[in-house]
Amino acid sequence: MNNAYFDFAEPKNEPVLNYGPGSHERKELQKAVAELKAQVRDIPMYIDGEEVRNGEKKDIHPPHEKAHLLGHYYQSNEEHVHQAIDSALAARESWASTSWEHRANIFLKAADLLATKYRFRMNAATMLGQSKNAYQAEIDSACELIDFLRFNVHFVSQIYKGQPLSSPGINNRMEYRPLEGFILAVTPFNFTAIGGNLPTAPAMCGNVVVWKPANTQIYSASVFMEILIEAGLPAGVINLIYPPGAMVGEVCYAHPDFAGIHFTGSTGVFQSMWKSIGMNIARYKSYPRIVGETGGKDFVFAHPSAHAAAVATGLARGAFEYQGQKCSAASRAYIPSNLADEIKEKLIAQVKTMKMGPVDDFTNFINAVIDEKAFNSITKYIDAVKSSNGAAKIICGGNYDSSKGYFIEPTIIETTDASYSSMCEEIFGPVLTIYTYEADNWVEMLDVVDTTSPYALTGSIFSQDRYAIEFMAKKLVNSAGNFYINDKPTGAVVGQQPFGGARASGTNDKAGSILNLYRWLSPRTIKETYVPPTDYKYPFHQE
Ligand SMILES: NC(=O)c1ccc[n+]([C@@H]2O[C@H](COP(=O)([O-])OP(=O)(O)OC[C@H]3O[C@@H](n4cnc5c(N)ncnc54)[C@H](O)[C@@H]3O)[C@@H](O)[C@H]2O)c1
Ligand SMILES: N[C@@H](CCC=O)C(=O)O
Repeated sequence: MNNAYFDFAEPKNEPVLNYGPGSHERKELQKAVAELKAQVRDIPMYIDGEEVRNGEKKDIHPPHEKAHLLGHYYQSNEEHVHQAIDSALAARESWASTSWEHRANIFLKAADLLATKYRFRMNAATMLGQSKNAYQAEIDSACELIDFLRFNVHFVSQIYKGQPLSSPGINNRMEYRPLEGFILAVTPFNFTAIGGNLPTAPAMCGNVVVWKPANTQIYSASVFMEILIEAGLPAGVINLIYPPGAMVGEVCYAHPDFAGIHFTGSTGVFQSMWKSIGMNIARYKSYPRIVGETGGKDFVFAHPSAHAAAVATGLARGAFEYQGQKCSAASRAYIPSNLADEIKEKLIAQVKTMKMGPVDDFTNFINAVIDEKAFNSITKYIDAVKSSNGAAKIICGGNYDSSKGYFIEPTIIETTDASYSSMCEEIFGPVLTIYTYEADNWVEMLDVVDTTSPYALTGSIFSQDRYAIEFMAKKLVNSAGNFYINDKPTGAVVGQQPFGGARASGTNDKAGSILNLYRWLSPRTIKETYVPPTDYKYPFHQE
């Protein structure tokens, strides 16, 4: 029973630790990496609060050190998916009727556990499992995940406060019910924070969830699940399973209680999900909520007035941090002829100093790409340039080696064709393509930027001319859901730059904002009349 309204104030973003040489945090993180490397973790599924260990065992190796065994997980079969759904539905009534302050405090406790006791273990798991350097792990699996949990609690309490007007004699109120059924959360490999946000955002609204992470993120996902359990998440509210992607979909979309999908991943997978859900639409009790953030082909457009050094650094960081495996990564750049030589020279000088190697050596800026499939797909683009007849050439990097881990040098392609394949298609790796345009034609080039790819996720413009900035911002209004002025197109912060794109990049429901939380609620409007009329006639009918 609620005898008070409990509000959760707007939090501050979690401060980013810097892991500088000799720092306390660096020592603690190195210790956590060594501890995890010394273990072979036996990772269970979590169904109905039980650790489930059966089914086919699959090994987990760090992408940068294939010979090392980190642990194994158990691949889920159809039976496990059914059990996860049943367990979620069994937990639904108790969870949906748990008071908001008690639900909220579980997620706030998880955020505090992450910020303190488990910060280094969580970051170490992300470094080892997904090949992130210490800084990239810190901004993802510590800060962004902590922010998602704390800000989302605040956003939900803001939503609950939203109540309709009431005229004299009546009381109107709005209840924000969870959806009637279960939510499927399908999460990508590249951000531990996204893995954690997609199941917890619906769960804190009172929903029950089946969570299927990418196989290459199971190692860190399981650490987050341990934290949720320690924080007191009741059995069955989030069920973590590891089935093949297509199979989890087939079982879930055929279920009458399927109430929604919270997805982040590639555009092709999301479109196939949407089609399957559409084909099954008559089966469901309610129209499922479909929320998906997907691929990108993110641009950097430098205006002739740009500051060359700022463009070069925006490209170096924007394209190559975490090996370019961010949906937001800069992957096509348009630079003006008046600045082209200076930008390229500065950019190449920076990229050539980027050290590449395993995550245990903190001086490495570049680590490995996630797996063999990604390695093969990315290197195909590099090979295509090497054998192209002049439309494109490699001006930096271009070497790769998968003998010990999946290493690809940060690679810059220069092309004279603005529609060359690597200017249009998502590569999702450390590959940037640059096109130099005639500086006087900058206005016409904006149409090329807008129409070159089907995506509209992130994009940056660089300029020191305020009139040009306003013109470009208007002209590119539909080209990116996250638009940056004089900055790289990556690194959105929860509560500050709500994240998501439109067109083929997703439903733009903005992770890390109140907009996303609305998707997991089904409002009920209640009108109560104090003195109901007792005669059907209107006043003007009275004699
Ligand atoms: N817009 C964003 O916010 C955002 C954020 C991160 C990643 N991404 C995108 O994600 C992609 C990279 O991540 P990824 O390689 O993990 O993506 P992916 O699409 O290969 O996989 C994402 C998830 O979907 C599952 N899956 C695969 N096939 C499936 C199917 N047929 N049915 C159901 N589930 C299926 C995977 O196992 C995984 O859990 C890139 O395209 C990137 O742009 C987008
Ligand atoms: N939100 C992240 C990208 C997430 C996708 O991979 C960023 O802004 O760089």
